[in-house]
Amino acid sequence: MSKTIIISNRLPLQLQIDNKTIKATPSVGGLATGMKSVHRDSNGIWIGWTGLTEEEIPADLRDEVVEATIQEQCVPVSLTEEDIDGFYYGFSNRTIWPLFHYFMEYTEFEKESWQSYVTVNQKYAEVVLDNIEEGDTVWVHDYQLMLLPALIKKERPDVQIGFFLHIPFPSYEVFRTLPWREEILKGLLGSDLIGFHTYDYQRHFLSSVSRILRNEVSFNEITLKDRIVTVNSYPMGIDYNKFSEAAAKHDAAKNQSELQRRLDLHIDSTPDAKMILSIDRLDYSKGIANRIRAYEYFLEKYPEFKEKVRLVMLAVPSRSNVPQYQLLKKEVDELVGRINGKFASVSWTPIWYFYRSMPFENLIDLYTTCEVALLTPIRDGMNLVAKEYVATRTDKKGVLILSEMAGAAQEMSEALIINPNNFEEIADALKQAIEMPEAEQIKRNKFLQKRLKRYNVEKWANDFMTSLRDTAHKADIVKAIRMRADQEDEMFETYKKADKRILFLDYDGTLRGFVNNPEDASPDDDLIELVRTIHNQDNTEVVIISGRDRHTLGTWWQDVPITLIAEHGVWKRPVGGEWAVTENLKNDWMDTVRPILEQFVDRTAGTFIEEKNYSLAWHYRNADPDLGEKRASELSNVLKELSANNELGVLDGNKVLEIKDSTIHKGKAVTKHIFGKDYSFKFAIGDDWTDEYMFQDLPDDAFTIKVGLQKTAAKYYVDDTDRVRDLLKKFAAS
Ligand SMILES: O=P(O)(O)OC[C@H]1O[C@H](O[C@H]2O[C@H](CO)[C@@H](O)[C@H](O)[C@H]2O)[C@H](O)[C@@H](O)[C@@H]1O
Ligand SMILES: O=c1ccn([C@@H]2O[C@H](COP(=O)(O)OP(=O)(O)O)[C@@H](O)[C@H]2O)c(=O)[nH]1
Repeated sequence: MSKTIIISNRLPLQLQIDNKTIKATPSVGGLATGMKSVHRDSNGIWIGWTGLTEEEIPADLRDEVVEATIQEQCVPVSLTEEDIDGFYYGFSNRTIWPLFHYFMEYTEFEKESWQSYVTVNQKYAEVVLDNIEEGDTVWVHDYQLMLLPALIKKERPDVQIGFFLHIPFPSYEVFRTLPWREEILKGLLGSDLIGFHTYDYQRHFLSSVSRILRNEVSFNEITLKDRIVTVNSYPMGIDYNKFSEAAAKHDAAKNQSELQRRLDLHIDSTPDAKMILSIDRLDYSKGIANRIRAYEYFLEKYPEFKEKVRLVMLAVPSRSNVPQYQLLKKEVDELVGRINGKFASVSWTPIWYFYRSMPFENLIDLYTTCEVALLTPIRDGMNLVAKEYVATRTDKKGVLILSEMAGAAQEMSEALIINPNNFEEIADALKQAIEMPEAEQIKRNKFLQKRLKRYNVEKWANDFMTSLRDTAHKADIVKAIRMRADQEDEMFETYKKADKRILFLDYDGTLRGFVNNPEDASPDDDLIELVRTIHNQDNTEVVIISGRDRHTLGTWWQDVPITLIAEHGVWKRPVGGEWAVTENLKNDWMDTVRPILEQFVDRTAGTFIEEKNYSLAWHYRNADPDLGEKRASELSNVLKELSANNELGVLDGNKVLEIKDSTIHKGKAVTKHIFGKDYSFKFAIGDDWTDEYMFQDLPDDAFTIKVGLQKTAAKYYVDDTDRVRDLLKKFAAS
């Protein structure tokens, strides 16, 4: 039976060895807590690190460690101390984490830690490959394993691979500073589906792919040589029922809670003080220090709340080998000390601070006891604590104050949304929260709970997995026309037997790859020889059919007496003959259109106009990709409006917009060319939209081939210009 393989840096359980005994505790952090229920309900395995390095496991306990993980449907990846230093504390948490959370000043670019990241990703790949069986689906998680999808795809192209990033994907301007940006993007593109929490992270990623790798990006699809990668956003949910049911039980036995006991100790002091909750891993991205400062500012701005409120702060130890986390710990300790010293009275301590992780029951205790939750991350992929807090408010009372920088803010607009750098706003939100009428609290939480309940973690995982399966169908649709070896053999058999044969060959993107300056794309000697050889075969006609102007084509092919068709069919040079116009065309419209194109050239760096006898083309291959696409669609609209009353048409080619007589296109040119002649073998090959006309207009028995993986009317496709060369060689040898 096929299974889902979940892979993340950490397993959901972390092992410790105490006195030769193995102990397991649940992992902290949103990824582990969220995916745990998905793993529990699926027939799958989870591959990851146990939390113990190879050096920490005595030889006689090795089997037991493996056994302890297997019992939980997990498979361990064995990592050394050096791996953890370079990969986890190094590249993952001193490079990617700060960079992706926009903390550029904390970001280190160290070659050694990058190398460790590569090595450890390879170690994960080995374990995954050992465990994959036919039909399995792979789901890779998070920033520690961004090279893994490509490593798996290389060995197992048959397997569907999904990747989900739990942290933000930064804007291109930030991402581009990474020396290994290409490797990271190529690693991720080994996936069939890439998921993000929000649309903004998704669009940042797509923009980096198109600018750095210059892959074709259309809406949310990236076209590779032989595959399509789909990118989408799936905001992660929580196991809603688990939290709401635990809260309901907890309410029933409230006096059991640790917090309540602690309150009881202070009972004669300020038992009615409103509790403001703050829970996070001790991480600089969570804005903990700022939160404390903002709380101080609140007490100064609204002194009437002294002794009426209390900040209950749980900071969970995290990544404590990284210097920035150690500094943050010191800063938070000092801030808490200073503020408690500054404001405390005999009967009141303004901040209760816990530096540890808490078991689930105690978390529920905190969630249910605190009237307000104050979560102010500077950047946060999602922030599940915000969702968990709302889910535990069984009576729908309580107010969530949430930073707009958390992914969760995009779905939780009924919370009080604040800018974490604006103390004024935070202080006012605290006042508003404390004074909020119950009816309003209930109204806001009702909406929030309804949404969280519906889009829970199960739905999130199902949506992702359904999309992943759909990507398989998508690939099938395109693969259906990929030219297989047997189809190729059949085509060459037909070719050999045919007594009258014609081949229509597009030039740019088909016979030659694209170059930045179109004038540099002249045919190489091999290509000229191949075309000449085919042309010299008996009963064989080769036609190069291009959008290019006749002078360029004529010069390049002056020594090969084949038929040339230029400007999509305006001009034709028959075998051994001279260029002639195929129809009577007008070009007086050019004086009106040229100034418009010139304006677009002025506004869009890297673009230029190509002038032909009967058409004008605006090239934008060298422009910034996003800007180029935007301007192209703008120009296309302007030109279409202008051409509506004329017989002009706008051709949307590969990074080029061409305006010309709409009655002229390659379809019409090939139809005219073969009219009345009885070819028993017809072949056409081309790469862009303008070639679709010939694929559509040639008779059904023609062999039509598209270069590159795109939607097409052609029967088959081949990957690239190298494959076109292979075909030409076979024609030449037939
Ligand atoms: O494994 P650690 O280094 O101890 O860190 C714990 C986890 O932190 C990060 O969580 C993120 O995922 C959450 C769920 O999607 C999201 O709500 C949060 O905003 C993220 O920061 C990290 O991405 C995980 O890989 C870590 O395991
Ligand atoms: O002592 C604790 C404190 C928090 N959490 C859990 O850690 C997760 C934190 O996830 P979040 O998305 O808020 O942030 P992350 O730590 O993943 O960046 C939540 O599910 C919490 O319930 C936990 O297991 N033990």
